[in-house]
Amino acid sequence: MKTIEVDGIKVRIQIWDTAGQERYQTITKQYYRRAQGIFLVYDISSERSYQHIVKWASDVDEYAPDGVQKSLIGNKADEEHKRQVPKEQGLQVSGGCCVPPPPRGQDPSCTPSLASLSLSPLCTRDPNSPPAALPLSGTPKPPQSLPA
Ligand SMILES: Nc1nc2c(ncn2[C@@H]2O[C@H](COP(=O)(O)OP(=O)(O)OP(=O)(O)O)[C@@H](O)[C@H]2O)c(=O)[nH]1
Repeated sequence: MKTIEVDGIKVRIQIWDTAGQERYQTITKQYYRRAQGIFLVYDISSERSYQHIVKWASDVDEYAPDGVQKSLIGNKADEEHKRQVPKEQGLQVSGGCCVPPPPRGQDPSCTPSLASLSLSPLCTRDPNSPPAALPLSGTPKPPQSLPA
């Protein structure tokens, strides 16, 4: 649980890290029901973890509330030399949003806090307004410009 300020509004965020293992899936799905935002995280050094995103996204479509904000995150971006999933591939599905990796030498555990900042503004939006990010299902958009 953490309180942060977004555009002058204090927002209290509660983040649940659900288990990835198959045997916990019955429990995991129960967390989707009341979620206002969902991070789908894959490991950029594992093509397999990226392929699993399709399954996670379909679970979210099935169990999470309609219109829930979704954000795709390529984790371990500090390990660029081990990358198996091209950046463009992740950007295509996410609609072009890119959270930079932590600076070299910095604890990678700071990544989730950067991620939460990227999602929380979406959660404070009017739920009737169109989502800022591309839904993970549907036709991928061409990648937008990459940060330098
Ligand atoms: N280099 C680097 N390592 C990371 C990063 N994020 C997590 N790790 C490491 O990756 C390993 C797996 O992390 P977990 O948080 O257990 O992964 P998980 O997907 O939550 O695992 P399950 O919940 O069991 O599915 C750990 O050794 C972490 O320290 C990152 O951004 N960079």
